[in-house]
Amino acid sequence: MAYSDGLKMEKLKLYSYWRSSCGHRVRLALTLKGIEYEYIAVNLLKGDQFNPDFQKINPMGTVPVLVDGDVVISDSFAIIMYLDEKYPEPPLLPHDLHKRVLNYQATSIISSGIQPLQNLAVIRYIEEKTNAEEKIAWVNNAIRKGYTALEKLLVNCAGKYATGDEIYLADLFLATQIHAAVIKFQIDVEPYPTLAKCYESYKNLHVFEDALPAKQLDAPAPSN
Ligand SMILES: N[C@@H](CCC(=O)N[C@@H](CS)C(=O)NCC(=O)O)C(=O)O
Repeated sequence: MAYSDGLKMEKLKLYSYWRSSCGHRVRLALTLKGIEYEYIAVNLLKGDQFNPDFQKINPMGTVPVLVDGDVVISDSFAIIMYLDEKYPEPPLLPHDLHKRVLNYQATSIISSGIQPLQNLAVIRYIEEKTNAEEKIAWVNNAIRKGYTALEKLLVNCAGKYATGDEIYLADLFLATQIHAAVIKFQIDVEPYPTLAKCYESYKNLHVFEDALPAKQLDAPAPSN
């Protein structure tokens, strides 16, 4: 199917890649809200993000992209906010202003302060200009710095989840960030007790289980 077909059709479509943590955030939001959608795989390793048809819907050449009729949204935060307004239950932002701001801040640390620094294009560039060790050191530094900030931000407000005992926006970003760091970069969350406690809670949730990268249609079959 051509990427641009999504613009003409009414069904909710998610362009994503199984391993994308940004796509994973959106899948979690869709799953939590019980929204059905069509998953369209964009293979980032094979360079599908540079396909001119895909770039018509997202000139940034990144996933995820959500297409809802004529509405095309190409950023996970914008997509999740759109879904939260269109499908308000369960809400992804708490009523309490302080908690809401903590959600914005945690989300921003991950989406601006961690993920862009460990994104495929960036780490490929670093490896190309230096070497594999430098790339790993760079990723480690970005993630550990972000986790240190998140631990300090959340230590006094976390319950089972990031800002209490309900799942909110920050959890979608935190769960997927931690999962990606463990799987892709073998960076453990154990040194950050609040984050580690939240991660344990996420792992017990069915919604988390269903949205896991390894369970997506484009994920490779598990090797024995
Ligand atoms: N701010 C964007 C970032 C999107 C992004 O960086 N996506 C990554 C995957 S998690 C990507 O598509 N990378 C492709 C590349 O680096 O070529 C969002 O939150 O959706």
